Amino acid sequence: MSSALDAATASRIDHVFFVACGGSLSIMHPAKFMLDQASASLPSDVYNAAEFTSRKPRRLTPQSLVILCSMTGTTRETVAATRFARETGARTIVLTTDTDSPLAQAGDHVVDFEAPYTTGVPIDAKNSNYARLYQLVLGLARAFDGNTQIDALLASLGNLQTAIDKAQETFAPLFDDYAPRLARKDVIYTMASGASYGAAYSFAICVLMEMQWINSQAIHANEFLHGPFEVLDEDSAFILFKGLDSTRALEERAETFLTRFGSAENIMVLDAETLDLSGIDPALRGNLVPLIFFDTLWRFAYKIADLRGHEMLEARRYMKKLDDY
Ligand SMILES: N[C@@H]1[C@@H](O)[C@H](O)[C@@H](COP(=O)(O)O)O[C@@H]1O
Repeated sequence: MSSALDAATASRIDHVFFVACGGSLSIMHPAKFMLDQASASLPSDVYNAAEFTSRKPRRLTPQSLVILCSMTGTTRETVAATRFARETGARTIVLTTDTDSPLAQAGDHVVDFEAPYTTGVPIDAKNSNYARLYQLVLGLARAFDGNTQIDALLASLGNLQTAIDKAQETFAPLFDDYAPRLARKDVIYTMASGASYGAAYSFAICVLMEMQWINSQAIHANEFLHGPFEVLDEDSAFILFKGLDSTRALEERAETFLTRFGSAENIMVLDAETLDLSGIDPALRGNLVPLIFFDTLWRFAYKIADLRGHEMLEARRYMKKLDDY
C-alpha cells in the first residue's frame, strides 16, 4: 500500500480515474465522494471499465492516476482498461484479492485486499476493498492537499469490525421483520445518496438481481423525486439507506415521500443514526457507514435466499457458468 502510494505520488498527478465493473465498480462511487470532499486539487471520474476503454477520455494523460479494482483479478474489461491506461502513460494502481491474477500482472502497483466471498473465511473490515481504497484516497489527499485525516481513518478502520458486529445485532430484529415480506416481492428498489449510493447499487445489481433474480434498481434518493416516484404505491418495496454523510437530508426527504404514499411494512429503512459507532471518527462516519450497510445487508440477503429457496452464490445461470460472452 505505502509503496503504491509513494510511487503514485512521486510526481504531480492532475486527475484520478476510478475504474471497475459490477460490485468492484460500486466502491468507486464512495471513493470519489471521499476524494471530492478531501481534496481541492484532484478532480476524479468513475467509469465502468469497458466504457472507459471505449470512450477514451481525452483527459487521460501521463499525469493521470488510474485506480482499478477486480476482486478476482480476472474481469476481462478491467484488465483491458488497465492495459489501455498504461498505454497512454498513465500510472495505475490495481486492487485485487489475487496478486498473481491477470489484473495484478497488468498494473503498475498492486494493493491486495481480503473478501469473505472468495474464501468463505470471515475477514476484518479493515482489510476490505473499501478500506484499502479509502486509504489510497486519503493518502493522495495528504500528498497533494495536506489533508491530515489518514491517521483518523486508520484508527477508525481498526474499530470498524466491532461496529459492524454491533450493527448486525441492532438490525437483526428489522431483518427478521422485513425478510418474510420482501422475500415475496418481484421488485425491490434500493435507494441512497452520497457515500452510500455505491452500496445501494451493489445490493441491487449483485445481490438482488444476480444472486436472487429479484428485479431491482438503485435509485438515487433525489433522482427518485424526478420520475421514479410515479411507481410508488402501497405494494412497492424499497430498501432505503440513511447514512451520515453530508447528503443525509436527501435520503430523509425521500423517506418522507416514501412513507407518505407507500406502506411502511414494505419500506425497510437502515438508519445509521441507530448504530453504535464508538471508535469511528465522527468526521469519517459518513464514509464508513456504507461498509456497515452492505455487510449487514449481506446477512439479510441470506435470510431472503433461505425463504425463497434460492441459493445465494450457486443458483446463478450465467455468471461464472459461461465465458463465451
Ligand atoms: N456481481 C459480480 C460482482 O460481485 C463482481 O464484483 C463483478 C466484477 O468482478 P471482479 O470484482 O472480480 O472484477 O462482477 C459482477 O458484477
